[in-house]
Amino acid sequence: MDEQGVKVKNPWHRPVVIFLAAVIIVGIIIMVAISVVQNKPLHQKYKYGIVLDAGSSHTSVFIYEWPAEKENNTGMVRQKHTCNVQGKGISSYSANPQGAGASLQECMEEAKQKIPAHRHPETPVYLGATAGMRLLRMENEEASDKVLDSVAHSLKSYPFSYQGARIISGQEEGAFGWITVNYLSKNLRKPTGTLGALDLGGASTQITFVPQQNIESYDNSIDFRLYGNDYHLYTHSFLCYGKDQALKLSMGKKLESTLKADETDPIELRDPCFHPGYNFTRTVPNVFNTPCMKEMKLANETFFHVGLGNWSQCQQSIRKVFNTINCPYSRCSFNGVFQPSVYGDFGAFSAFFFVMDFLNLTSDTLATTKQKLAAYCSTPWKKIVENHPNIKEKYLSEYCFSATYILTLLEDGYKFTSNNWKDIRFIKKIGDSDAGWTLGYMLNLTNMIPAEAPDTPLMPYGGYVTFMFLFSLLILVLLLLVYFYFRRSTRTGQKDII
Ligand SMILES: Nc1ccn([C@@H]2O[C@H](COP(=O)(O)OP(=O)(O)OP(=O)(O)O)[C@@H](O)[C@H]2O)c(=O)n1
Ligand SMILES: [Ca+2]
Repeated sequence: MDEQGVKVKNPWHRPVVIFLAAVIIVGIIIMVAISVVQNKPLHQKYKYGIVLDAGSSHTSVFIYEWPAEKENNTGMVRQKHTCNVQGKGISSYSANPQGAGASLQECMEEAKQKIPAHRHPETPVYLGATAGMRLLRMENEEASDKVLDSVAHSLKSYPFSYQGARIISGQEEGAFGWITVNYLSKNLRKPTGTLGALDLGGASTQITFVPQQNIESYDNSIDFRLYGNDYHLYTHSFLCYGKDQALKLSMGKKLESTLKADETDPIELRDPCFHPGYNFTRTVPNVFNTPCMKEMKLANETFFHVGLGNWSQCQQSIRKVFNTINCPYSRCSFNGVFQPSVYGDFGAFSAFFFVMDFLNLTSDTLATTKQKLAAYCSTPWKKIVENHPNIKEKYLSEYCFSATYILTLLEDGYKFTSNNWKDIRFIKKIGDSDAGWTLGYMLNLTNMIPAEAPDTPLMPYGGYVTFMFLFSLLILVLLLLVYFYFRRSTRTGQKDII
């Protein structure tokens, strides 16, 4: 047979085939480009939520944001913005309740700017008040109701979805702080351990963790089911043991004993928790104006507050505010409150962080921390002021007391030891969100943490679309190849017959 006769024309040289191949290649390029652009996170729609933390010393406004389609995934909500309300906490407005609502205006206006206008009507706003308002309610319920009415009235005047202003319980404050730190650390969907939460405010302090031992008191136990896991938490909030109230308790006790020993006028309160050379005149009612102490009637209205700068004596005086004698359970922290042994790692935030960070004590051993603190407390007041000219003297004067209080609370109160001191991480933020109860509170109220783990698809939506398209193209190309192959062999066969 003639060689020329069997020679078959290559089907790839035909214009139709070239055209088809080009169309397929262009199609693939377009598809890949579309799926890349489609999946760009920039194009995600965000939702927002606002929580006001009305603490005893001040109010902060937190704005959170999260991608609309990923509400129930862990770690998706982040803090977009915070605003510190000028002035003191809302409980300080008991004599002028209108002022409480008015104080929020600046930060709420800022929230209007930060959140896109079309999202305003669906953005929930919550206000939670903590220990300062708990104390005011104990002292004067009518005044605390008026303050809450005032802030509620103010918040309702904004275009957001008002969801309530209330005093949260100490248990909620502890539990939501724990949820926040574990949500932000992405611990909740992993089998790894969780992070305990230590919160020190101005008027109360909270400890929350998953214990190894049985919880003997009903009041201290909280159960959560989150993402299909059960958590059995120990939590306790000590009202009056925030750092400002603890200072009052401690000074009140010292004043009482000074008066018993010496009734001279004027009174001199010689205080080992303040620096040598510190000497300020204070008023007696300013120490006793709290429901945390029995009021003491003193003939004198003022006293001299004189610093001694002695760390170990300071710790002795602080120990007196913890009652460790009576414990109706197998073990207690203090004041007859049940507490299992601390277990696992802890995040210590708010004033635990502010104070320890200011003194550069966030990463030392317990022994070194004590040494450094002893040296700091004995530094003359004049030198301290010289070294920190930009810090308000009221705050500056209290760091020796505050740090000594923190060490005493953690060691004598909660029973941390030099062995597990390293398990305490002094933190302000995790990622770009503050550690605190507000995020956990919002996640709970918006049902953003489901009890059961949501069924997750095999691959993300964008990946699925891309995969399906490329796979379809592959099949198409294969079909074309098979078609041409058969056409070619049929022709060859025909030629063979000829
Ligand atoms: N940069 C800062 C901020 C606050 N503080 C002090 O830390 C204490 C606690 O602050 P915070 O945690 O904000 O307490 P509140 O939330 O106001 O109080 P509570 O939680 O008890 O209601 C207060 O004495 C405050 O003056 C501080 O020393 N340095
Ligand atoms: Ca607080």
